[in-house]
Amino acid sequence: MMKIRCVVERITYQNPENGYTVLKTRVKGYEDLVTVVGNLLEVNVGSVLLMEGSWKVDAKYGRQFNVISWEETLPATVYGMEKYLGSGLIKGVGPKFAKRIVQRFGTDTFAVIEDNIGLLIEVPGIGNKRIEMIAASWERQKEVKNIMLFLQEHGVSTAFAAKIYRQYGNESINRMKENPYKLADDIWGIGFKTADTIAEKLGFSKESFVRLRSGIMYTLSELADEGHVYARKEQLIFKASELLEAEESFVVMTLDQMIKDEDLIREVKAVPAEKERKELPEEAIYLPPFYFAELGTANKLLKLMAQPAEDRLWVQLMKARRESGNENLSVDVSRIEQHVHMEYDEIQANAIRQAAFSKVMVLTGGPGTGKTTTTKGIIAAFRMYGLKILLAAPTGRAAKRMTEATGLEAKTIHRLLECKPPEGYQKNEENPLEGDVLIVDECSMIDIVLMNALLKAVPTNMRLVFIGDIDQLPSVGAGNVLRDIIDAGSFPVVRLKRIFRQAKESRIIMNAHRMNAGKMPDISNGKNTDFFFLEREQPEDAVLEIVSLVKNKLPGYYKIPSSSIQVLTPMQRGVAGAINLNLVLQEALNQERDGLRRSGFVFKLGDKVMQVKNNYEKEVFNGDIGFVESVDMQERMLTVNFDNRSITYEASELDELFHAYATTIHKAQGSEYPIVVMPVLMTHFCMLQRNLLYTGITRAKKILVIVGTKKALAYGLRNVTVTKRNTLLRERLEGNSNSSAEG
Ligand SMILES: Nc1ncnc2c1ncn2[C@@H]1O[C@H](COP(=O)(O)OP(=O)(O)OP(=O)(O)O)[C@@H](O)[C@H]1O
Repeated sequence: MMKIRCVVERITYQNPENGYTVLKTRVKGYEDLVTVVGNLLEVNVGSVLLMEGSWKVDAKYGRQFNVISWEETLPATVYGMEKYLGSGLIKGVGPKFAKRIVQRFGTDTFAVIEDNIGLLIEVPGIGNKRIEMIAASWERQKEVKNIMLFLQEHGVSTAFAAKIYRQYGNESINRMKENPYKLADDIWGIGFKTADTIAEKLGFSKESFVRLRSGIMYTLSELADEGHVYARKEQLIFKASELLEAEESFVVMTLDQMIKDEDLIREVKAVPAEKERKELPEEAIYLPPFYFAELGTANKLLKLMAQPAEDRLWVQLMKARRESGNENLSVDVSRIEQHVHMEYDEIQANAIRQAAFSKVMVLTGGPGTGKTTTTKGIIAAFRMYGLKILLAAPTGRAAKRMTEATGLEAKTIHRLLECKPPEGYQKNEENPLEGDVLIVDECSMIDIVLMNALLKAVPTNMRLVFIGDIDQLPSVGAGNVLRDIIDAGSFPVVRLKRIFRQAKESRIIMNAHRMNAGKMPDISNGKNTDFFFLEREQPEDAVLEIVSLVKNKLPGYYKIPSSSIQVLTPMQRGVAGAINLNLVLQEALNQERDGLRRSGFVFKLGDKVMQVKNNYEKEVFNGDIGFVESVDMQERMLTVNFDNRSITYEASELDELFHAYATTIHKAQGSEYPIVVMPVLMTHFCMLQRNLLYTGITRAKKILVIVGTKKALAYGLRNVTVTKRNTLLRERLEGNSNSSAEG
């Protein structure tokens, strides 16, 4: 083992899945650039590294330094200083000014910036404004470097240093020392395990309360990420003990204390009388936000049902019913049919009549069953009576589609509720929405927290129409809200089933219904079809085929750019997973050589990217897709164009972006694309499920190409073991949830 110090000149290769990195570096005493290989995900061009490792001769690439461990240090040589200053880390200094500064001050450069920054005025072209910029950025970098050192000392990846600094500022290190577990609560991307590594090094005991508490919190939020609104007590104790490697009795004691402290809420689920003797009551443990979201949703929906609307349509219908003695009297659908030039079938007409006298109702059905057509009729009925209608959907794309289909403006739920960080939603109980009816599309995507926020803003006299397809994947966030509302049986539900002639001509729609019923799709490839199946058994062959489809075949045949073709895959990892497909497709489709790096990914001009986290400050949300429209290597920033809005990202924020040449089917929920290419292979087996495949193929509007094997398709279609999500919403809506809540 030996130690060498180097300056990073170029990052030649990085594998984001395992961190393997190849660098070209300059090392004192070596004339040529030295190749360095190892796990070096978080380094930047210009970084000065002190590395420990050994030399090795690779048959193909020659002499290389194999890194075992490394740390980043401030450069000590003039050359290193120039590289560091010019790397873009220090705002206001690019390579040109870096050179001039170093030429003027030599090895004293850093000392000057540190103690006597005013002297920089002696450098040609540098004015007071630039000096201020450099000073602020230097301070920040210094602190970020300190945080990096602290993290390195504690054996933790330095990738989050900038984020920690943004959250805690100059207090960062003190905060981490005080209670490292706070990091997991406060900083997106840092989990219990990272915090635990730091805590262990700092000497926190395995049985300390903060550790046990954090582990329990983490277990609950993991369960929430899997879709559960609460944890069953035994499930929580078991999982948390496993994670914490602690005895169950410690976990139980901590849990009890947390419930006493109102850190968590416990509710005892009632056991129906006939089972009373056989079953112990189930204890549900909630993180408070989920508890209040579930309770709030249930109470508000029941309250809305109990309160009549006050609009003209309601008043006139009630009057007509009283006078005629006909309890079923509703709007005249034939008048609406004339208005919208459409003949509704019996179920659709019923849906319109039902909507006219419902306070809360659900309209559900598969693709092509007429949800949109019927919604237009419902809207026409409401408009005939002068009702003010609000339209909303959970994602930007779904809202856009709703606007196009109805001719009325539909907003995303976030915009409807006027989400303004950091205060949150401006529309709420005190400042409710104004209007007579709220119609919400793609409701299967709404989780319990969003539903509660939405309902808070709904005044009690407002009508609600929920539209959605319950066979799609459930919401990414916790809950099974639409299904629970339907299953509760407390609200009118209209289920559309018939597929109309136009829709019948689409093999995508017909196959979606077959697959939803568990049958194999019709995959005989022929002319004039929109559903193609290309048999490829090996993942490597499937990937080659996908690249050729996206790059040449489909654009050539359908005369559309590659950028409007979307690859959807069942999972992130593996050869035919999103990570690898993105690397391969980026290489095939984007000729740019350089870009900004983050965790092994390179973001280049022209790249198709997806925001993967709601960011209220930037007003970009999970699932939004855009294109990189500029990259500033000096300032280490880039801008992404999302539907004609330019959003800027600093390098440290790039973990909010994924490449989106390929995305997972989960991430594509609520979006539709003209052409979808979808690998379905046995290597995806752990993700293959009927509702996943169904959701994937229904994202395609014009053309769908599946690349894979019949065996994998059949396997997925048989798999209906949708893991049950823990929620008590249905019970609460049925009105028989026991409510002995504590906490
Ligand atoms: N009553 C009807 N008579 C004739 N055609 C109909 C009728 N209802 C719907 N259709 C036709 O069926 C097709 C599918 O309808 P629509 O787009 O409303 O379904 P959808 O459930 O909204 O579908 P998706 O979920 O795929 O968007 C459309 O071409 C529509 O014109």
